[in-house]
Amino acid sequence: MVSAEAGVRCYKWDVKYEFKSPDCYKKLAITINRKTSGPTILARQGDTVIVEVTNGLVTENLVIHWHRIRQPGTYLYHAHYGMQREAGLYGSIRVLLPDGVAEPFTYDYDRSIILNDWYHASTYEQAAGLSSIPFVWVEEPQSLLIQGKGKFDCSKLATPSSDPTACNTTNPECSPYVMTVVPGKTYRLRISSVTALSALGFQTEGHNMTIVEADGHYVEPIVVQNLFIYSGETYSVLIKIDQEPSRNYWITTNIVGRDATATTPPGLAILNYYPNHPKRVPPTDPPAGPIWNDTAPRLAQSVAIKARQGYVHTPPPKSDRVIVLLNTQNKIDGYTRWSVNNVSFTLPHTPYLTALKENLHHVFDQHPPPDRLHDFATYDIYRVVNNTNATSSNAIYRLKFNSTVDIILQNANTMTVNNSETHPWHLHGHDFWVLGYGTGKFDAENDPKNPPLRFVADNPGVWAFHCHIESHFYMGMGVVFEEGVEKVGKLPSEIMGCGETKAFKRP
Ligand SMILES: O=C1O[C@H]([C@@H](O)CO)C(O)=C1O
Repeated sequence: MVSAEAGVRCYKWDVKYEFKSPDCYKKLAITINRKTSGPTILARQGDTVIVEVTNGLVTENLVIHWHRIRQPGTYLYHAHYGMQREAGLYGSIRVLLPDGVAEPFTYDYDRSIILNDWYHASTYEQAAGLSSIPFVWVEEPQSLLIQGKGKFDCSKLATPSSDPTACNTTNPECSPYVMTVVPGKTYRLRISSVTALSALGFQTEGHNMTIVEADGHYVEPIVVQNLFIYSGETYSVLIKIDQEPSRNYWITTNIVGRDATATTPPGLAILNYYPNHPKRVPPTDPPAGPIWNDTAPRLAQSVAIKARQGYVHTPPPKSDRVIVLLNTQNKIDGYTRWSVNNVSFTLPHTPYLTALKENLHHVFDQHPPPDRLHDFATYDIYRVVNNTNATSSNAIYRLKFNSTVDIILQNANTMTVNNSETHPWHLHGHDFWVLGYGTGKFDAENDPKNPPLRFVADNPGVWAFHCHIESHFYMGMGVVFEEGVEKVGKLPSEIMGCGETKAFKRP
């Protein structure tokens, strides 16, 4: 529901828990206006978007994060409180260009598809397992959702229910998503992923896809048969509806990076060639998708994506500070945690922004985490190292306002022998340049001029940088940056509700 008034778009959202069966299995999900995924926010560059949210979750707070929103393009919004995103609170944001400004490519129709993985256990059970001794891992998801729809095979239920609505494969709520297309036309598909855990491959059977946008930036067009997409990413691809028109085709998604072959069937949707019946099942088997442990094509896609000529924002030639972040899995007091530079992130009770503005120095750890581990140069990333000196902390990195910061992200072996994992890192509040990728150990001594990530600390505030895997952030895989907090205007009294900020709430 977008109001007619130019420049201001108003949405009213009622958020609550409801029983939903997006993959045929009934469970509590968080809905916006009775739906998961929620409504698409549609706006033009420069518009003001007002979302009036009514929190009907009864016993829970609610935080909505406007994921990477900076300029025209394709973005996401999702819950960012505990593990709420996983319960279904997410949707697309589509920012259109101002009138009279053209995109560097053309298409006839514009569609959004959100990909997700779906668990039958509640986020509470999962969070409790992750923070228990013994540790209970969330394991692989029960299904994959394309635009909020998946299909779980009810005969696989460990404990069958006598309730016929508990898992019902004929429930229309879990009939596959159908995208109807007109032969001869070109479609822009805005594909985003909000998965809790999974890295995905995405395919439109028999149709090449031309990647033209990544995370709100135009990229040099590249043609792929499969799009790799990690949690928190958005892409636009163009597809031409140019195949044999008397049938429908599969749209598929499958898990890569983790072995889910025995646990999670591919997500399926239907590319419906008009005027074939939308429910007509394609006559072919769905494409198998990439092999889960073949990492070379994943790295190749990342390396192939380049800013589009004419839209390149040149990075500052050098940085003021280099932060080398080593990501490890450890035990802290018997709990399984993830740590960055031996610090496992925890949130303080008092929000950082108010704590910093009101000079409440005692509400979080004032000793910043290290810019680099003193033994980084000799750290063996291929070994299971127990990191017995890792600690939990809510300390943050303070950045000089307007300074240029380089980040090296170094992955390492987990606590399992010969195992490392895929981590989609997400930076709040900034665009950044990816200046390098690589496998193996970063040689900080000999290659300091070639950092993987560069950004300018020019957005006053407090910003998280974290793994977008819901359980990994919960287990401590993140850091927080502060810059220019003194430039943030007076905070509204309405946001003073948590921890020690209550004292600042004006009547
Ligand atoms: O955080 C994680 O924990 C498990 C495993 O490492 C320990 O059970 C896993 O696969 C993760 O990604």
